[in-house]
Amino acid sequence: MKEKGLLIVLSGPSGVGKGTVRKEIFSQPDTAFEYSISMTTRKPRQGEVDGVDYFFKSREEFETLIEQDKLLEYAEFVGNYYGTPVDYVKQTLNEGKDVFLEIEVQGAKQVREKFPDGLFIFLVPPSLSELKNRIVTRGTETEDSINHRLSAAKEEIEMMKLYDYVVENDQVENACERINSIVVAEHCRRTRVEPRYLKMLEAE
Ligand SMILES: Nc1ncnc2c1ncn2[C@@H]1O[C@H](COP(=O)(O)OP(=O)(O)OP(=O)(O)O)[C@@H](O)[C@H]1O
Ligand SMILES: Nc1nc2c(ncn2[C@@H]2O[C@H](COP(=O)(O)O)[C@@H](O)[C@H]2O)c(=O)[nH]1
Repeated sequence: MKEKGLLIVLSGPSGVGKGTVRKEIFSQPDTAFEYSISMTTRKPRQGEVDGVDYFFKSREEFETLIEQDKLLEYAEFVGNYYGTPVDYVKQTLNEGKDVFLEIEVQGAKQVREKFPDGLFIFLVPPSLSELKNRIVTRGTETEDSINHRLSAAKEEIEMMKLYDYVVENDQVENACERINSIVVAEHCRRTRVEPRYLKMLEAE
């Protein structure tokens, strides 16, 4: 029977750089993870494409997905719903492929309950002032949304102790390298001792 893939969850406060790091990881030709595209009721930002960045849904459509149990997890964040499609994740893991989720902390907590063996990575900023600087410089949020996201950030950062690894996003390339190394190490750690390895010893 095929080994199941690893569920990799990247979380952290808004503006820390989760999306930037994730896009950099997925732009590398040797990346072997599958990205799970989330559902959201947030309006698309300039340049965002339905089915690429998110599946954009109305609140009514999203609530139907909740009722039909189609989401592995979901959360309301700064006035919008965000959620992970369960069928895609389960099917892809069953095919033996690693699945990468980039989600906020409430959702990550729900995933931990359902997939305790997942790999949970928390991205931290070098400082709170740098976090604010990143959200403001991104230029996508209203003042109200910036304030909401920053006040949520302090509680979110408190939750880093629930994660398997904490990675600082000082520079995007460093953060990506750290995440890739963690995944490789976790794969090695989780590898079963297969009978063929023991046979190799017998033969010598
Ligand atoms: N290491 C870094 N150094 C400097 N700027 C960065 C770094 N990583 C990301 N940024 C910038 O910070 C801003 C926020 O990044 P990004 O949108 O990826 O954050 P996020 O965690 O995905 O945010 P959200 O949770 O709100 O979606 C962007 O303008 C991005 O270019
Ligand atoms: N719980 C979930 N959180 C998600 C999901 N997809 C994205 N997110 C997180 O929401 C916030 C806000 O995102 P933004 O695109 O509006 O800036 C951010 O922390 C994302 O990581 C999801 O499926 N579930």
